Amino acid sequence: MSRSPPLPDQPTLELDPEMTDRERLAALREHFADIVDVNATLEERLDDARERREDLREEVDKLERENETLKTTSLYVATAEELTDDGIVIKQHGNNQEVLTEVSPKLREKIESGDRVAVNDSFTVQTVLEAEKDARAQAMEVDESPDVTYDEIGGLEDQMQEVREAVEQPLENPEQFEQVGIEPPSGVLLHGPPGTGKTMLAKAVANQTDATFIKMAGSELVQKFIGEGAKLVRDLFELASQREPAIVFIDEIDAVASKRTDSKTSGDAEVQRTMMQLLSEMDGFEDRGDIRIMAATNRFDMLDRAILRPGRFDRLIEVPEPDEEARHKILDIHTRNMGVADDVDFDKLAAETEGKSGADIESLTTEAGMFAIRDERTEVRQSDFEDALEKMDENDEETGIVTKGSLPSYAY
Ligand SMILES: Nc1ncnc2c1ncn2[C@@H]1O[C@H](COP(=O)(O)OP(=O)(O)OP(=O)(O)O)[C@@H](O)[C@H]1O
Repeated sequence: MSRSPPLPDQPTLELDPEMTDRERLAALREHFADIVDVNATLEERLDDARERREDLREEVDKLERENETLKTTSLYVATAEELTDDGIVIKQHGNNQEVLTEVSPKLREKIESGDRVAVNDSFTVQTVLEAEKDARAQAMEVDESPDVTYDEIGGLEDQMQEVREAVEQPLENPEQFEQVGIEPPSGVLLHGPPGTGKTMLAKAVANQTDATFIKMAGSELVQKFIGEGAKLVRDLFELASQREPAIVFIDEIDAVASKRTDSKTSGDAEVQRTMMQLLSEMDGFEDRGDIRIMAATNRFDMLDRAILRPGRFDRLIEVPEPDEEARHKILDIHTRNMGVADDVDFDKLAAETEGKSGADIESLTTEAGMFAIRDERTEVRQSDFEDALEKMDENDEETGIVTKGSLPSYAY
């Protein structure tokens, strides 16, 4: 907005007692003329201000109308691909059509290529979608420094050892592999029943190596971000290369990499595209530097063997349900910060929790704590654990969820 010139000073009248009448009259006339001048200038300014107010009012009306239209019409989502002197090239989601379109100069300043934008019927860019609304942000969990450490994982000593060799060593001592002349494993696949600590293992290795942990859930790629799976996989690896060292963790990888079915529905084609993208990212992975790839599944039997070829997920680590000794350790870990009464018999509890996963045992300890709170106690007793166990088993029966360990091993 242009700044208006300063207002003229108020004219002053200085009369000297020595002045003759004629001189006074002349001075008064001059003063009067000054006042008339100032008045004229002020009136002119007032007219300008009125005019400006009118313009602004019109602008406000226009913006309000635009705002209303924006609120009432549907907008389409597109990605800004390229900013050119002639406008912005956008690619519509859904049909992938590319359009050169216009955008107001104000909005243009805020757009970077790759941003998601909302366009109207005539493709004019209306708004830039905030990062939070971006599928990328929603689909990936990015944790700069996950707080899980190896000593919080009960049992799984062999698995931890394998993960450390396959993921931690290549990140911490890459020269060791060079000297021996071998390539570290490309990808590590953790497979086993739900809630047994697969995600924990991946987080712990990220913590140990000070790597960024970037997680994406396969099921979400195909259920929540329909049509965007392949792009999100590309984004996942791009983000990892910006955040090196990084651990990419693809949970429920079976959702995007299960054996081909005969059905030709578009959903399957989409899943296939997502998987092909994942394979091509992994194949071109060698030059990617400090990024390690991990994945997890509890449907190992369903996996398309293509993802297990050398250079892809070529290190398989089974994460089984905990045995009695491991359950004991998991109980110890999850009661570390609890007030536990002397009568609590962890050996007995470890035996009684046969078939329960680490996640089940964590819920059990929380539930036992709830029983103590209900009883207005700060110490958890053996009876609280027994009650919690009983409640868990009743719930399992009601919901029909069979305790994981009793499922056939191939399906986990
Ligand atoms: N071995 C374990 N030691 C200690 N806690 C465990 C263990 N396994 C599971 N837990 C507890 O269960 C929670 C869930 O575990 P996690 O997410 O690592 O399982 P997961 O194998 O990745 O499961 P899913 O296959 O369902 O994704 C953890 O946050 C932890 O509290």
